Amino acid sequence: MDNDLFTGNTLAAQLFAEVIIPLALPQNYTWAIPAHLQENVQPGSRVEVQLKNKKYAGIIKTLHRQKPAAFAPKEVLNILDEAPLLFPIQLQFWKWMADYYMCSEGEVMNAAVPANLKLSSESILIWNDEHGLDFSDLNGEEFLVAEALELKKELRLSEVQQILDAAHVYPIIKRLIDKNVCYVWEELKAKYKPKTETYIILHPVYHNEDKLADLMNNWSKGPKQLELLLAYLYLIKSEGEVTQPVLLKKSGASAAQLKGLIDKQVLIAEKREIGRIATLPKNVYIDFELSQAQQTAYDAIQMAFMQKPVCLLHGVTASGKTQIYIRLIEQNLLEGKQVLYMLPEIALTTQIIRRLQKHFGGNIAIYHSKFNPNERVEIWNKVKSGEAKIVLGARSALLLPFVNIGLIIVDEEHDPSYKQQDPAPRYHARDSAVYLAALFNAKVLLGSATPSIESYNNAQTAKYSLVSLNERFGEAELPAIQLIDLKKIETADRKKIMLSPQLKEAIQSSLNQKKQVILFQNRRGYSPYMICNVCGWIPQCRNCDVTLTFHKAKNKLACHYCGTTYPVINTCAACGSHHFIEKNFGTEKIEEHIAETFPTSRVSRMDYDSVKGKYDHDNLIKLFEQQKIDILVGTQMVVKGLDFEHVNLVGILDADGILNFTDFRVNERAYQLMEQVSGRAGRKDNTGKVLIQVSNMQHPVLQFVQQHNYQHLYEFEIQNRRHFFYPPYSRLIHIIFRHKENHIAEEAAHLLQQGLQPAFAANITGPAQPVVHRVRNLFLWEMLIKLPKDTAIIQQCKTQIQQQIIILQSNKRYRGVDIIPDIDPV
Ligand SMILES: Nc1ncnc2c1ncn2[C@@H]1O[C@H](COP(=O)(O)OP(=O)(O)OP(=O)(O)O)[C@@H](O)[C@H]1O
Ligand SMILES: [Zn+2]
Repeated sequence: MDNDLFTGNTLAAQLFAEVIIPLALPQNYTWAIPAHLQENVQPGSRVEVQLKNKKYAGIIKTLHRQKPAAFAPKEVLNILDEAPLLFPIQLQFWKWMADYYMCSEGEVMNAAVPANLKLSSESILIWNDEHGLDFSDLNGEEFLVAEALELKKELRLSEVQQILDAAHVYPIIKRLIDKNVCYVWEELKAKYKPKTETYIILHPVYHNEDKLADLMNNWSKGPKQLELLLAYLYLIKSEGEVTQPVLLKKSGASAAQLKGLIDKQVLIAEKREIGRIATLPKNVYIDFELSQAQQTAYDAIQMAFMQKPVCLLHGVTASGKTQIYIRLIEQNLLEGKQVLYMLPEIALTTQIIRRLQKHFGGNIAIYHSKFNPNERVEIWNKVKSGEAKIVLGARSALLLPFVNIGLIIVDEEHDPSYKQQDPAPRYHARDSAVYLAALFNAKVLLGSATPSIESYNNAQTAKYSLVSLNERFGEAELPAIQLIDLKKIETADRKKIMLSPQLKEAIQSSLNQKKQVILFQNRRGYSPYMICNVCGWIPQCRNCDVTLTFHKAKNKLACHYCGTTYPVINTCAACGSHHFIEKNFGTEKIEEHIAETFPTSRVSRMDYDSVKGKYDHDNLIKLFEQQKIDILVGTQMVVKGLDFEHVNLVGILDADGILNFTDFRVNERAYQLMEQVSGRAGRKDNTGKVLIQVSNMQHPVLQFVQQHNYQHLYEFEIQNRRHFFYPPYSRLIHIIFRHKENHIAEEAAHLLQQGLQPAFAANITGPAQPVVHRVRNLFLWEMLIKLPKDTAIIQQCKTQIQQQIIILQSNKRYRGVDIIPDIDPV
């Protein structure tokens, strides 16, 4: 027999793939590619593989011909993509991110790839109502699944497997998703409800003018319906599209009359999602000139980019940094390059979107977590094909499959929201942007009025270039800042002062001038806690070691850590007294008090509780822009880069609350918050004013804010950092241990600490319990490692941590402990 030759052939042709699966696995695994699938296979393509009885769509990282020595790899079941889903650069980026932030490439994949492109046995397919019942483009097997989906509305992948009883289920599912029959359910997005609107369209038959004339000449229905049809034809001609409410309003017809025309198949009603990325023309339209100072800064940035890839633009609030970005984007477009414009929180950036769309129209794609799975795949593909030239997004946009980035803009680079907290990868998008740009040989522009100490230090030590823009655009100057000493104000009870006479007067004066006011308080809710006036008992969360916040509108006590709510307590659990006092105040209470104090003014609130829906935030911003709100009370949300023309007064109600944190970044953060919120005042003229209510008048940060002097803040702060060996002088690794039993978490923490001895004994603080040491019924322990900025030492420490975690998890007692390393915590 020719057995030898045969075996020889297969051996020579054997091909293996290292595959990334969206799980937190300690390593990637290898599968064999069977001969019949080898033709079209490439790194970056998805393959269907089986691991421990479950199936996944994984991504091929590498292809090779070295047969693993220790085991015989299983075969890949199917290849899902003819063209790769992403490029080698992205795979390189994933690898770096996994190594640097101590997680698996699978976890990076999970963060990067839209749900629709990730399939596993657990995936749930959701019937897409928009598809409708026309199945003519489906083949037999696709039809079977589509039919079942339409009937049951959702199917688990394992159920699809049963329906088809075939070995190639994943390719079929992929095609069904491509054809918009279904999408993949995502737990976090479960609440997402697209806002839909009913559009009216003419039945295609009547696109033929003769047919339409025929219909009207031989009208057999009521005259009202003819009027309705004529109104429709007029509207569609003048407006381009017609929604049902607009049609009914403009024609004066009834819903029943419209239904009559729909039943008779003259018109068709079609539900469409609104707020989808509008298809704007792809042009570039610049209708402004840079000021002298802006032009100088722009030229300096260009020069800087010739020397170094990263440049920090330190421009005071309202200096017009955005206009400079727009010119840089324009230049990159002309060179045919893609631009990534990052913002700390996309929900907060409708203004920027509008400003950019005005100049770049349909060249812009927007990407963030509030889009539904279909939209996210759409953008993924447009970025990959290069059709999307400018991507505006929050941190996850960094993980899109760019082809040729020329520039990454990190706006408000100091913002801590750039760091992902949970789940892994716990990456800092600003720092990761610098790495990604290097892979593309691209430039990075970091912009801020209040740079992070780290970035400013990088500029001072010539790692980055620095360009400063010290004046506001146009006539405006930075607002005058006045401190109000709360200690000098008498109060009847022990309560904290919410509104000083000075601030009250200033608000009244702004209202009289028809100007607007922003009041900032860093706490949401009504009052942060209620305290028994007799014994001092404070109600606490059952699941967390946290005091509860009173929310008056909902009449509930709420835990801000786990979200649990409780009925309001009227009796003290410790002494039985009924006498509670509210300590402190949150935005809700301020809003109420302000509305009472200024009864004729229009007061609104912007915080996490008031802008839960997808469009709430946009609406609030528009109302404020249009001066339909006089006074806006808000948390951090009002701080971020918003541009309002008519605000001339900003009040910071409780500066002590900002200055009294126990964190090594407290001075930096306090300066950033106060300077940024102050920056919302007087952006278009010289009337801006800021009042800061505070007891601790001597705090040095207040003087820096008052002088708008970032330089002094930096010099003051950098000394502290050097003295206490904090970043930028060191690198931090923070490790959290989490378990339902306190002593198990504690033991695990101590064991890991001992494991890192003796090499790192001097670098470790802790283990200790954090201030809030129980959240959602899990006990927390933590440990902080401060390392010198030496790549080899840092790498050695990470490797040891990794080894210790593996050792701990091989011990049954500690297997259940979550051990979470966080690199460069913020
Ligand atoms: N060259 C220009 N021509 C016309 N308008 C400009 C120009 N530069 C800035 N502006 C206007 O000045 C205002 C402030 O600019 P912008 O919002 O870009 O400031 P910024 O530096 O980003 O401020 P912040 O750091 O507070 O976000 C905006 O309304 C902007 O449209
Ligand atoms: Zn809780």
